[in-house]
Amino acid sequence: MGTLDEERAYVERCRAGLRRMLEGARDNVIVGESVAGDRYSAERLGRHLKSLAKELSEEPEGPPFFGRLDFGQDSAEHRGRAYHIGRRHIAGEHGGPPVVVDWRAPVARAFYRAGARDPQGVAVRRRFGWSGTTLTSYEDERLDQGEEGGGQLLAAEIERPRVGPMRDIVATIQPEQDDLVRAGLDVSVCVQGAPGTGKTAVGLHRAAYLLYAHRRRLERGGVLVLGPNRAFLGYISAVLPALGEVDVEQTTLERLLATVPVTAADGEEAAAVKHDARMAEVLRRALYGRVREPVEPVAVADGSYRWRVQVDELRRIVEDARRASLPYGVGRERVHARALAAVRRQAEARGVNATAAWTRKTARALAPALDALWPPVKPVEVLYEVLRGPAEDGADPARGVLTGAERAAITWARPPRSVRSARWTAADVVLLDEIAGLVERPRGYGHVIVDEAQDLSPMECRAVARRSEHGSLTVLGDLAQGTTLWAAASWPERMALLGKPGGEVVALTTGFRVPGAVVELANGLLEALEVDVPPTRSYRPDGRVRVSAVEELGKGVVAAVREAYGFEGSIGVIAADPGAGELAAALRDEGFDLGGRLSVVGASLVKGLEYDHVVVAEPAAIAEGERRGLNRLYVALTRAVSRLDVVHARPLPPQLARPDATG
Ligand SMILES: Nc1ncnc2c1ncn2[C@@H]1O[C@H](COP(=O)(O)OP(=O)(O)OP(=O)(O)O)[C@@H](O)[C@H]1O
Repeated sequence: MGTLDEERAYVERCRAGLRRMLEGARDNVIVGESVAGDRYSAERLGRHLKSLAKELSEEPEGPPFFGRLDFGQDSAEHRGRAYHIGRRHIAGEHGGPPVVVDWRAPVARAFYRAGARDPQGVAVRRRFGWSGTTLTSYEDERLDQGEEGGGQLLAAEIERPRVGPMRDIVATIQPEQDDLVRAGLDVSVCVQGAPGTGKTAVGLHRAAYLLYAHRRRLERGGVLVLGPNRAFLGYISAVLPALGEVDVEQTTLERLLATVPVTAADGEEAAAVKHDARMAEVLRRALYGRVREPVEPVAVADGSYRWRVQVDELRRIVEDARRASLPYGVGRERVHARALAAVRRQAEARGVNATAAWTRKTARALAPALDALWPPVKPVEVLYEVLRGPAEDGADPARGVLTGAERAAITWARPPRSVRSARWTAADVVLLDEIAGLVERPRGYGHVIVDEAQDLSPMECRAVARRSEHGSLTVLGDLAQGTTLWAAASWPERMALLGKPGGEVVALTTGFRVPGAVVELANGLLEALEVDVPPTRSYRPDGRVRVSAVEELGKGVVAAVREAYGFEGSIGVIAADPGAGELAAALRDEGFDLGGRLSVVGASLVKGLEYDHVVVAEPAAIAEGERRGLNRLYVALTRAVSRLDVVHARPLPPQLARPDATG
């Protein structure tokens, strides 16, 4: 058990260890490039070493460890040993034991899971307090003596004022969160969590954990993190690099699927139909509707010979390829291959030497006739035909799948003249991905993490499912925060659409962001949202809510912001999208600097974000702004870490108005 001075000396040993590792990695990059046997492995080795060097040099000068475990005499495996636990492994001197153990290593698990009732061999758990890069304090829990308690350091971490982007939570992951973080790679799980229960944090730490525990298996497939928008990605993007993981793809579904620019918008009705799962059947029919039934033989001239594939055989070939449920493109290749094989059999029977050159020439000669039967396609061509409406002869892939009104809703009022002049909407991009996925399987990932998943449409779920078909999924969301027209009403249904029917649904119920007083206000609204979610308990008894009726909204907001500056941390003014600009101007006129501590954001962009002090401006306007405006308002209210000001010039939405909450 070290004293504070001894622990500080240990910090120096860690820093020296890190420096050694960095130098070693740099040397190895140079050596690695010259020692690998062939170019391919040289490249791979070089890439690996470079990313190690990059990772190490990006290592912030931050605390090298945050905790320590001292095992007692009754631990079978670690008897009498002590381990410092940090964000990354730090090698020991001269090949000795590591000076810091990675938080993801099996031995570190006890740091998160041991308790007085089940000490797991741990005698003492120590948590360290840091001020910048200086070690300032520690707190011990003597688990062997039945001592256990969150302590000051844990509370301080959870209540600290927020500035800048999201930070990792490795030092304070809670047991129910740890369960999810360390679930096996083959486990697909859905996390239903109220605002601020740490869903996003859990998802990101799970990504880091999986990359550590299953690096080999994930090396090829990789890990994909999908977030709702760019602002959110900007907010979370530093977490994984801080944990030493620089190779995770973090993007939005929109960007992942983008194959054409979005230059048009759908009305609500059209969007609702296009995002409905039945569109998958419409598109499948449209695509396979291109395949023709053979009605005549295919013949090729070959010198003095003329080879034929007879109609019956062609029918069989096409039918088999259809039935094999292969991607359309592979089916097409199979038709070509089997027709060619049939010709080759005839030719060889006549003594023709089927050389490579002969094969190429014959395949070319067969292609036009076979392409007429099973045509090559581009997804845009298929969608173009669907959106143009039923064909002249009345054929329509939507018949029997969509109602007449639904069919009409997605049909272009004025069809573009050609595929090239078509203008596509956001929903069309998802449909194009569906078609592309029917033609050819897209790249799959070893693990996909989807945040704010309650907002995904059925068709979007299918796009995610295609990318995690052979991998696993972590689905994060909150049914109460669904704001899209097609937001999820139940998780099992969404898990099925995501390709993981039967995936476990786990609830997180302790809130680490939103203080009790704010939870109480938001819960009033929750009842009106009529969603089936378990109640939450806030970890934070602190916090303040104030509801102010004002004459003039702008002035009220300026006053609230002025007061908020008296406290530490970030300030977010949240208003209905159309009103945000005006409020920003009003604040600027008063000399406030937007972009530093203060942000003014439209309600549609705050999902997943948080501010110490939140000013919700005119809740009625947010609630009226869209079909699921009350859900949007619920999201806005639950962004507050410490203080919430609700400022209104108009009456509050009745679901929010409480007799004791007007002031
Ligand atoms: N174990 C923890 N220790 C410290 N802080 C935590 C812990 N779990 C979560 N937090 C903090 O609580 C806040 C909310 O976490 P996060 O954004 O992951 O929640 P969420 O469930 O995704 O919320 P929302 O549904 O509102 O998007 C963050 O500041 C996060 O760092």
